[in-house]
Amino acid sequence: MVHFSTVALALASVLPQLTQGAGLHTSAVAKGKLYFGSATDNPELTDAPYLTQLSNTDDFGQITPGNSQKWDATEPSQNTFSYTNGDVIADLAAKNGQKLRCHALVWHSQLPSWVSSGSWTNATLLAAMKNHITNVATHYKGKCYAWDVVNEALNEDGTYRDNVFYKHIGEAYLPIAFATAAAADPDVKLYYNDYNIESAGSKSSGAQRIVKLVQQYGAKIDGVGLQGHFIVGSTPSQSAQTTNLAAFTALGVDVAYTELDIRMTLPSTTALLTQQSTDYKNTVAACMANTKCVGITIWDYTDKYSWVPSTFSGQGDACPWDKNLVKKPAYAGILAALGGTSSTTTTLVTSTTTAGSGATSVPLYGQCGGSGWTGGTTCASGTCKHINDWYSQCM
Ligand SMILES: O[C@@H]1[C@@H](O)[C@H](O[C@@H]2CO[C@@H](O[C@@H]3CO[C@@H](O[C@@H]4CO[C@@H](O)[C@H](O)[C@H]4O)[C@H](O)[C@H]3O)[C@H](O)[C@H]2O)OC[C@H]1O
Repeated sequence: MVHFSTVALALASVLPQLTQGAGLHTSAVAKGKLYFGSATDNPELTDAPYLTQLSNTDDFGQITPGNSQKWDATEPSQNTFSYTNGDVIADLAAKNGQKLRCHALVWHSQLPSWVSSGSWTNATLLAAMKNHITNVATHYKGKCYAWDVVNEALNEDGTYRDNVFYKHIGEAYLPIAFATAAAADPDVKLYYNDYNIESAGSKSSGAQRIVKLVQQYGAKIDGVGLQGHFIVGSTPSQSAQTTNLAAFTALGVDVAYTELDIRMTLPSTTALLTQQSTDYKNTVAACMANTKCVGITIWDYTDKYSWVPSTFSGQGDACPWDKNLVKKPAYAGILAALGGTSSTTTTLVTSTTTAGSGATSVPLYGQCGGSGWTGGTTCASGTCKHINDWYSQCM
């Protein structure tokens, strides 16, 4: 039996310590970005551990509703508007003090059939589109940091996608959509958003043409959203992305990565997860290198709720957190590009008690925040009695 003496000394031990660094959003803001964020969706919000991490503003200073502001959700039948689910996410952002990226006013997909299969003339569809934009943007007026006004208007070769709006209105639907959104909410940032425009090529040039078209029309366009739905090992290089971002910002608009995820063919391997970390790092670094790249949003943060497996058969594991909400190497890759550190070797302050014939080192209670294991008593979700508690709760 060991008897401890009452003498306790705080000594620096030789035990290695993993020091808590700043999270993704905190690190991004420290380097001049507006936010690091995540998409989310209503069904996931009943998952308490998921919600806790989503609401952790050290990592996420911005959220995007993945589905609940789309046309089929907000105007399921003509001129009948429904904001219940969208409001839940807008309210969550407000409660957490997170920016809300609003998504998406005009898109060819997830349209109710009354729009996609309606019998339209130029005038009737124009009126319906303007009515939709005006109602939805007015409802969320003052709540959104940005709106994706038009999503995915382009084919891969940079020509216009032959969607219902283009068919009946022509390319004018784009500037008219932007002008209508600006009239409804003059302060919100207005974005054109698309995928496969993250490196130079026909589609990126097409998106630049859209920016100029809206500008020439005299309507407001503030930014271009590069979705960033990538594949591990096939992600454009950092320099290709940097050059491409510069081509957009030279037009006088902001840019943002709006839906970043990097999928792989399952099952995942250590090599794939390592490559994924590098790929995330390169994209985040490209944004960091451009002062008009305002922020980065991942298309949900955990593999548990990623849209990828249901859309791309046999693929998945695209997010920086795994299905158990444990950080993957991708997290460290992102953080490194943001200029943060996830861990460092340092010394751990311990209380040393003398015990009979010898002494033993016992870590003090610790708390999240600050620069690491700080010797308090509160962790993110409970008391840290051991460095392992602290590491799992605070890192
Ligand atoms: O619950 C999900 C939502 O999460 C989902 O949100 C949309 C996901 O991304 C955006 O649209 C997709 C972008 O990727 C396209 O596929 C690309 C094809 O080319 C490839 O090279 C590239 O890697 C792929 O990403 C999809 O065809 C688009 O649908 C859109 O902005 C989000 O709203 O929507 C469906 C819900 O079930």
